[in-house]
Amino acid sequence: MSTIAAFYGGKSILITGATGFMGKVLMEKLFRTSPDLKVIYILVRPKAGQTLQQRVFQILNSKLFEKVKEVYPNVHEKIRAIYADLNQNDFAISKEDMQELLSCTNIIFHCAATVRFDDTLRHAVQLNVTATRQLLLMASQMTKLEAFIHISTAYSNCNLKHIDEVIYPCPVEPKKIIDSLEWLDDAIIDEITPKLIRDWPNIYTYTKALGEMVVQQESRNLNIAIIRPSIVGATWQEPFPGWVDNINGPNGLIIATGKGFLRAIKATPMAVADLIPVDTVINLMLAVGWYTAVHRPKSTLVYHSTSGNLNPCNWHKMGVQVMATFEKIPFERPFRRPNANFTTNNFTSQYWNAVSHRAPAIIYDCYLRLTGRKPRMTKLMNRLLRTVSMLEYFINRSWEWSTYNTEMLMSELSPEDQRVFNFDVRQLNWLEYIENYVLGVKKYLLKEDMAGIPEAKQHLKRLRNIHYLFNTALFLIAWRLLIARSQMARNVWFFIISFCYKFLSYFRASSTLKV
Ligand SMILES: CCCCCCCCCCCCCCCCCCCC(=O)SCCNC(=O)CCNC(=O)[C@H](O)C(C)(C)COP(=O)(O)OP(=O)(O)OC[C@H]1O[C@@H](n2cnc3c(N)ncnc32)[C@H](O)[C@@H]1OP(=O)(O)O
Ligand SMILES: NC(=O)C1=CN([C@@H]2O[C@H](COP(=O)(O)OP(=O)(O)OC[C@H]3O[C@@H](n4cnc5c(N)ncnc54)[C@H](OP(=O)(O)O)[C@@H]3O)[C@@H](O)[C@H]2O)C=CC1
Repeated sequence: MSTIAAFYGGKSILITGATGFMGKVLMEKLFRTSPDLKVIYILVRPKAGQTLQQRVFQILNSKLFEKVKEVYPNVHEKIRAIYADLNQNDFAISKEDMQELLSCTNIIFHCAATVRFDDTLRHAVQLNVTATRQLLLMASQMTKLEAFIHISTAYSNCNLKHIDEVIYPCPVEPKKIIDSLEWLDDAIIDEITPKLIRDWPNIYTYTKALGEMVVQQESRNLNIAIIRPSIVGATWQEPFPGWVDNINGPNGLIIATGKGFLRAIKATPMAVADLIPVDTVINLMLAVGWYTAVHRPKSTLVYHSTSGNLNPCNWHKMGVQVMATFEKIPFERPFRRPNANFTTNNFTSQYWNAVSHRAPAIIYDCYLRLTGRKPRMTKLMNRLLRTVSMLEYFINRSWEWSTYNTEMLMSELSPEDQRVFNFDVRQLNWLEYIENYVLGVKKYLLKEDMAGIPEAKQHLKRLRNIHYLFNTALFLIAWRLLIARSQMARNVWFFIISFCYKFLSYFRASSTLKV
């Protein structure tokens, strides 16, 4: 019997961000391995016209929960969705709900955050810093709380090259920033943001660093741990390989590449691609929850959930395998044939953007206009290139994350727990993982049917022919223009023609002789 699975039996677990990518995988694993847990409280807000209950049902009716529901059809009875908005005072939780949370919660997993790189400082601080402080305050009043697990990111200190499992101080006190945002107006905040975030690449990573400092400062006598995952990708093994459900991180780029919109990128091929499967992160989170509650370490431990120093992969290897998968399992109706050009040079990158991205978009929009339709490709391309430019920081650098605490925890687990809650990334086969990842994007994000693969391959052949035809036409036009303008080009042209003529004459003469 798994000690960790048994630990969660009978427990009341509070999850923030349960409707997000990681939150869903966390709930699924908890129900599958510890079906006798008492209740999972989730803090949810209504969204896109859906009530809390509708949101919960949509999650439980997704493919991710199929395995759990086969065994426990009434799993919804163990989820208690609590109305909450983390942007509001006291999270706008009702008095009764708050009372229940304060008196019953045993474990907290704090996953909620804004993960947008371009959020406003005000909103990102509210969610990633102030809400964390508020949750810690709530936690300190919880009479049965055993552990508080805070999810940060491995990039919270990406202004450093070597990152240890410690909390680094930020140049400005979080409290000072929270206080000043209360009275500064938005225009001034926009002006001072670059000065505040200094060498952090975006507001997201900066506010996650502030969030960690708040955890350290407000920890009181709570049992707290921080988990720092790197780039969280599709599931590796559980509940099945390749599950993804949003367009964040690599997912959007895989779609854009497979659909032929993105054909070149500014990336350092040998830089470490520090991807980590979401199920690996969740297994670590559950193991940390158990360890923190049972062993009660004296200080707040930080755990890195990264792959780079244990089983490194680089962007070149990843790009090659992504392309190899597109050959085998193409996406339906791509705009152009998929291609992956990596360049580290600014000039070459600008060139590819003009020739390979913007020009085809403009040509396609002209075609749409001529056929009486609304042009849309240039707008889409601009948006895609903006997204790519925001991700470039992460694909042109390598970081070293130490993993002493994560490895220590691995050695503390029984063989059964190491199997059930496997977070040993050394066992990951990258080629297999990436293939399943791309397949997962096709099936679960794009909702494409595997039966459409022969048609998709036909479409790729047509695109290849169009590509050859287009290039030949372009070459002939360019050559014709050159001949009209340059004596030298004309001389070369006549030389080639006369050479071909002589060669043909010789060939004809020798074949006549043989007869
Ligand atoms: C050519 C060679 C390629 C080779 C391929 C090999 C693959 C290489 C992969 C490399 C990947 C590198 C990734 C590095 C990432 C580093 C991550 C650091 C770790 C973290 O902790 S971050 C957590 C992850 N966070 C993110 O990834 C957030 C990044 N995204 C953003 O900040 C914003 O989305 C962005 C980029 C600013 C774009 O904003 P915007 O243009 O405003 O677009 P929208 O966000 O509004 O969305 C457009 C469109 O999509 C819909 N959408 C948005 N989010 C989702 C979602 N989660 N699920 C489904 N759909 C979503 C949205 O509704 C919009 O649709 P419309 O219909 O309204 O247009
Ligand atoms: N994905 C990644 O690559 C990485 C993620 N992380 C960290 O992991 C954690 C989870 O990330 P991930 O699952 O990918 O993120 P998602 O964006 O998928 O999920 C964010 C969650 O936060 C909730 N949330 C946001 N704002 C509010 C609010 N005002 N009130 C209540 N809930 C709110 C969202 O709810 P709603 O559905 O209502 O919007 C959603 O459930 C985050 O802390 C992130 O920083 C760290 C490293 C990498």
